[in-house]
Amino acid sequence: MSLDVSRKDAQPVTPPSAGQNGNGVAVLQNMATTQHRLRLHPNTEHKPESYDGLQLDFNPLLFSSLERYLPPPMLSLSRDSKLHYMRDIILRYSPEGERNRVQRHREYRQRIITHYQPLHRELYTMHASNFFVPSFLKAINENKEESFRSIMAEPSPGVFTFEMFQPRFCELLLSEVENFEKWVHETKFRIMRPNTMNKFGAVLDDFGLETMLDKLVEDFIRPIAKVFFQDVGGSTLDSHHGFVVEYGIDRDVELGFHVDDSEVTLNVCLGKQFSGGELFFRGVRCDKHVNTDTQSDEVLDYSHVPGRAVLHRGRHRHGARATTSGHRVNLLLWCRSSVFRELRKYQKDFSTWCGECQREKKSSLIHSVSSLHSVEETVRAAVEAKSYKQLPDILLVVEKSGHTPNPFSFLSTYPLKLRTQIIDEILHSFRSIRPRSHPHIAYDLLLSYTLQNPNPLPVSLAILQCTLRAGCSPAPQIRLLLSSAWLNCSVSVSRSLLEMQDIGYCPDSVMCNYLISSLCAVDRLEDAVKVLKGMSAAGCIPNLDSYASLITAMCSFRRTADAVELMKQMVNKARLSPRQGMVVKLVATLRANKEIWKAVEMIEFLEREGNLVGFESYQFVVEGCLECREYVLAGKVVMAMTDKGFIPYIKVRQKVVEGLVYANELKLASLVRERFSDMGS
Ligand SMILES: O=C(O)CCC(=O)C(=O)O
Ligand SMILES: [Fe+2]
Repeated sequence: MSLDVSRKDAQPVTPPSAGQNGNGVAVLQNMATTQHRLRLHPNTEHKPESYDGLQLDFNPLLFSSLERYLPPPMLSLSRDSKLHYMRDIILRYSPEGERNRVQRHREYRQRIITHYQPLHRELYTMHASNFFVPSFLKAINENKEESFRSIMAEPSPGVFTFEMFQPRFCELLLSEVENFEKWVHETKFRIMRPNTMNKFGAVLDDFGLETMLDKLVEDFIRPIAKVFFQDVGGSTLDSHHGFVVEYGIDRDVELGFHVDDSEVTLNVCLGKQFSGGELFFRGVRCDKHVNTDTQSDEVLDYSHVPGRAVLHRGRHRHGARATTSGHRVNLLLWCRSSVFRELRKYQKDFSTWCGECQREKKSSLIHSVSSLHSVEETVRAAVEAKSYKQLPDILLVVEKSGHTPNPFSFLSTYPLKLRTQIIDEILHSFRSIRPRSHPHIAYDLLLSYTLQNPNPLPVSLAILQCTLRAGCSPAPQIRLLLSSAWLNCSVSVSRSLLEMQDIGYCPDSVMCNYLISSLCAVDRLEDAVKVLKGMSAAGCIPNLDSYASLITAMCSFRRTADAVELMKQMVNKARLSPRQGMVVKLVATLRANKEIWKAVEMIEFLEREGNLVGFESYQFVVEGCLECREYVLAGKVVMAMTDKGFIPYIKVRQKVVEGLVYANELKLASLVRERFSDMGS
């Protein structure tokens, strides 16, 4: 299949494409006059002005981005002075043809905006609560990867779909576009279509929606792209091309296989009724590999749903099948990053995002590992060259070949301090790898290497923490290795945890909980309790999971007094409410130990402290009372239970009443019976 890689649009806003002049940052440097040198690196602390709403030749975001490179003395000047200075720089470095094109396009846009009367003015400024569905807004407000993932599907790596626009917004935008087209038809205005492959559709930026779409990119798309598309400039998106496409029998019918002129593309179906029109995706490719074959795991077909967005890399090859009936309109936002475009000119290896570069790299690694070197030598070479990000791929070979000695063993030839520093650098470099779990073999091997060597702490704890944060579960043997390393360590818990801080890591409760559960797994409950108690001193507050593993382990050993004590501490001191499962487990263990009075006390305590106790725990306790022939106690628990609206199972009800009669507790028996009949049983 051949691609139209030359697909370009009439993007009116030119990024500071230094074009022939080289890298953006380097160019900025050259542009500087002797008195006013632009900075080599942006001042990330500086909060740039907003250039929105001004009549500019270039995208306002471009000015905001460039402002961070201004020489420090200029930052305090007025917005106009800065604007003037930056505009000069940009104009000086955009080629003549480009300048004319920008000027002509500006005039074209101005003609439209002067004569076209918008129908729905509320669309022209961002009004998030009217535009977006609440789930999308909530995820954006939380601005965390987990929140984004909770509203998204990722049917193939790098293609995200999620509910985005309210039906009302889609209707309004459709009607605005229709109104614009009506005006175009009536006035016979010759408009530019969104790009070379469409005969229909309209550029939204050209009739006044640019400012609103700028906001959409800045406040809604960039935060998501920062998380999922960092590798293609997702965090530096600074311009866009926003348009609608229209498909149907009497419109454009289908769209050939192509890549977009964007770093990140947002594609949202606005309606209306249609069949067909599916998007097909076939893997992400750099320029060099754009026509290479598709691998089977890269095939994705997606059917549009009105209001639902698809977000993908512009370089993710795709097309749209024929819309076979009805009328389909989609909003497209091609988001671009001038920084990424400049940097790309100097790169040859795009293996962070190009599927084919990745395959080439992997196979050459596997080849070199299997033909020339041992895995250990290759790992060593990568570490010595500080090419840490290669390690996960190299180590895939270990997984395939199974039993090799730990390839990190060579680290033992370095002094401890250097070894720790190298491991720290490796862990840092893994943070930006996606998916985050990709280095799981490297994490496991590093862990088992450090845990089996002298001075395993605190570096093993740091590795463990990174492993867990990347969402990886360490190999089963790690629990054992960790427990024995921990038990061999002579310093106190809080000292060991604080030592992590000495090497730059703040211990977190997930890591401590893993340690607690590992110690429980080898029956070292006392040591696990020490960890629980020492956590706070290292600034790491025990949570429900910390207590849950210990209480569960204590129950398994029938150490009920300790378990009860811990539960009380958890509620009183840590102010945590136990999960129902924990309460049930403890109550069931007390019942099995025939300590039914303690079980009743536990329930009373929990309720007194404002914690909910569920039906199952009550039921267990009543059954336990009956087993111990504690009929009066059973009667009292039943009364408390029914107060909460819980009715015991029928057999238990009968037995409680019979037991009370048998014990000659006739008053309580009739109270209980009455209560049951009041409750309609
Ligand atoms: O029609 C579609 O949904 C795809 C449109 C598209 O890929 C584009 O315009 O770049
Ligand atoms: Fe496209």
